[in-house]
Amino acid sequence: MAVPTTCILTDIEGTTSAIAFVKETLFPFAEAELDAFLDAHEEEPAVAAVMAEVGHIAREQDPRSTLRIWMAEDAKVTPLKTLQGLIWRAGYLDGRLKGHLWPDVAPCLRAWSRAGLRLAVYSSGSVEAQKLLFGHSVAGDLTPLFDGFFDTKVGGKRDQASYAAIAAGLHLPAGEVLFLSDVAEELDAAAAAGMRTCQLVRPADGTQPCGRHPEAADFPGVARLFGLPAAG
Ligand SMILES: CSCCC(=O)C(=O)COP(=O)(O)O
Ligand SMILES: [Mg+2]
Repeated sequence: MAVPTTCILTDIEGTTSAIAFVKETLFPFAEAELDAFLDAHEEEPAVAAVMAEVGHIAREQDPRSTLRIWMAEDAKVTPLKTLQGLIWRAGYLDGRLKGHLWPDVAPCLRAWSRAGLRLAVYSSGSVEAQKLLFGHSVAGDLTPLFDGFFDTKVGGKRDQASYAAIAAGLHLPAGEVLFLSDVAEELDAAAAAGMRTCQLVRPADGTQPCGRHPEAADFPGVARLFGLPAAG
């Protein structure tokens, strides 16, 4: 008998949310606020811990310059992602930021959750950043729908071991988890760990299909392909 899908694990950038929102709104916001944020909060334990980690990785290089280099490279380095989350928090709380979601996403997430499917997130953005985006989203606070949030602390998104660790963290066999992402190498790693996979090929994001995984243009397309409940 076929193993049922009991959990949807979703990426954010290029999957639930526009690549442009991350690259043209979130990243420039963090870059513009970096110095003022560090000047104001550098002594706080959470920020001091991040800066110590940056210093440890960067060695002789000035930590602020290192952060700027990582930002320019879109490096998925855990201390940078943690710091970006801390900087975005103020923007979400005072209304300067609102988490973008494609219009098809929230209705499907709600329908899947109502039908008893578990929902989880795996993004390079920190868990705090994930909760902020879904908590202050254009479709309202969606955080109660999710029972798992995973970031690069579990491992890199192109590493098979990360997906095995996530399945273990969810107390599920990997085969019951369907991973949604726009990035082929992430899907390859998830499939190697035994997860089901679907590539989101959103025309508005200009995503190219890789041809190695089932493809959908949006979340209703995912529902059709995998026999999941439809929204509405
Ligand atoms: C939590 S939103 C910010 C996403 C982010 O920082 C990023 O680097 C994109 O990562 P993803 O794994 O969602 O593609
Ligand atoms: Mg992505």
